[in-house]
Amino acid sequence: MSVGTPGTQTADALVIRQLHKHYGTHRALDGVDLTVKAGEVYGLLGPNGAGKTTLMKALLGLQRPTSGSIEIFGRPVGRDTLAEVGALIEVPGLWPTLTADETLKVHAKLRGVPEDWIEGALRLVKMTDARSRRVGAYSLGMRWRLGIAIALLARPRLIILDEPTNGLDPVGIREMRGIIRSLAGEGVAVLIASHQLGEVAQVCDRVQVLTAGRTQYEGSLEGLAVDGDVEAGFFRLLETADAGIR
Ligand SMILES: Nc1ncnc2c1ncn2[C@@H]1O[C@H](COP(=O)(O)OP(=O)(O)OP(=O)(O)O)[C@@H](O)[C@H]1O
Repeated sequence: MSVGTPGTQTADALVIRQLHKHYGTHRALDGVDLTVKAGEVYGLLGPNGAGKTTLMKALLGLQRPTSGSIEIFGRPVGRDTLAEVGALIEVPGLWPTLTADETLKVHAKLRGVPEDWIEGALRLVKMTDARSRRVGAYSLGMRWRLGIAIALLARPRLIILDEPTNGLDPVGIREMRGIIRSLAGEGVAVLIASHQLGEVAQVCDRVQVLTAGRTQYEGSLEGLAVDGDVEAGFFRLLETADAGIR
C-alpha cells in the first residue's frame, strides 16, 4: 500500500516554532519548537498537564496559539494541510454491530475516498483476516488497529497518536509498535504524545520531554539516559523540572 508519497516534497512533515499558548496568565505552552520528518517517529513525552493536548489541538487547528507558527508539509495549518493528517486519540468509539469492512466503507464514504483504498489500510494494520468479524467481538488491541486503519484511509503523510498505549495489554503494545514502525517505513511521519516513557519510547527515533509547557529535552532516547538507564534519566529530568517550578 502506498500511504502518502515519500520524498516528493520537503522532508519536514511538521515544523513548530516558538509555540506559545496562554490561558490568561497560565502558560500552557511556553516557546516549544518541534520538527518531525517524513519517515520519522517522534515522541512527545511529559506528565499530565505538560501541554501535550494543547499542542495537538493547535496542530489540528482546533485551538489558536497565542503566538508561534505551525507548518505541515511547508504550509500553515488549514483545511488543505489537514487533509494530509490522520489522528487517533486513544481508542476510537466504533459501531459494535458492524464488521471492520463495513466500518471502513462508512468512513471511506464520509471522507470521500475510493473503497479500494480499504484493502491497503487493512493490510497495514494486519487485519485482513478479521475484516468480516463484528467489531463488538474485538479485543482492545484490534479496536486500536481498526482505529489506525480509519486514520490511514485517506492516505495521510502525517499521523498523530495521542496516548496510543492506554488500555492495551503487552501483546497489543507490541503489535502497536510494529504497526508504527511499518508506517514510518512507508515514509509516514508519526507524532506520538504520551505520559508513559517505557511503552512508546522504544519505537521513537527522537523524543521531546515537555513539562509545564517547556521543552526539557530533545534528542535521541540514548541521550536521555543516566548511566545507561533511560528511565532513570527521564525521571531525573521530571524531578529537576518540578523542583524548578516550585
Ligand atoms: N481551556 C483551558 N483553560 C485553562 N487552562 C487550560 C485549558 N486547557 C488546558 N489548560 C491547562 O494547560 C495546561 C496544559 O494542559 P494539557 O491538557 O495540554 O496537558 P497534557 O500534557 O495534555 O496533560 P494530560 O496528559 O493530563 O492531558 C494544564 O495546566 C491545564 O490545566
